[in-house]
Amino acid sequence: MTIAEQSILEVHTLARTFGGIVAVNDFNLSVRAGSIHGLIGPNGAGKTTTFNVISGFYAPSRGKVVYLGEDISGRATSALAELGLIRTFQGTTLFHELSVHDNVRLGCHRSAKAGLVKRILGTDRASEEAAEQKAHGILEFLGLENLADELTANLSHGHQRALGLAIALAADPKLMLLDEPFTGMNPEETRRMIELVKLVREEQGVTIMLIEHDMQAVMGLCDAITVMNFGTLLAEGTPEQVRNNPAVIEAYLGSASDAA
Ligand SMILES: Nc1ncnc2c1ncn2[C@@H]1O[C@H](COP(=O)(O)OP(=O)(O)OP(=O)(O)O)[C@@H](O)[C@H]1O
Repeated sequence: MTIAEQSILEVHTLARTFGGIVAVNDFNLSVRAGSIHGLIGPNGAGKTTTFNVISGFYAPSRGKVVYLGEDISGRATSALAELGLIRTFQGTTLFHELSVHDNVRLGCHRSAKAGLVKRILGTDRASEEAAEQKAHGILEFLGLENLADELTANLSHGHQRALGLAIALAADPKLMLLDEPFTGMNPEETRRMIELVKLVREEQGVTIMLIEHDMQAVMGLCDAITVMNFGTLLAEGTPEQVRNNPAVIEAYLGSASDAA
């Protein structure tokens, strides 16, 4: 079996409860290495909770998460980031008062293995220069180099989300979890972001998993889709299979009209 046919991530009989609320229950998932994998479902289906458990923000109540063949259930977000499991957020966490380049450079620093004291004091010149170059390379790779000196606060929404992707790349991801990457984007911004996500997978070999409500984007971008409903697995397959699955159609029609 080649790497590309193996799963990079597996979720086994996962459950997560909050008091009496069962957000995720008996949920199974497998993500193939090198794929772009969508996680969809009506509002409240349990998608965000699943992302939070996979990325270490919540411990599972039951079940386990296996990443690169290792049980990582309950490990801290920072430990998972060091293993290349990186999550982005709907509301991007950018330093608006800094330039685009400085945001990416800081991301490169955070991921560097230099000692904490050196990083705080900035005395490690070699790592400083390496971070500079790496940030420059990432911006160039994503076609954002012309924005390098721009103040982040001045960026359009689409460019801010692209910068979020650049910062995630600075952490040397193997698996990137994108939380609604197209939210609030106009069609042109969505089209460009789709191209960037494809580029990251194709050129950097990063596996990508995303939660997204924009069905057109999900169907056009993903190789595989998992559908959740009421905290559990409803359907999975190719976009074509999922689109034509009667249970999926029923779940969406049965939920509010604004559901994904
Ligand atoms: N921290 C929490 N405390 C209590 N209940 C929670 C918490 N997080 C999620 N839930 C509940 O768990 C269920 C699943 O929520 P979740 O956010 O995972 O769904 P979702 O599929 O991401 O929804 P959406 O598409 O609306 O973002 C919901 O009923 C939600 O209210």
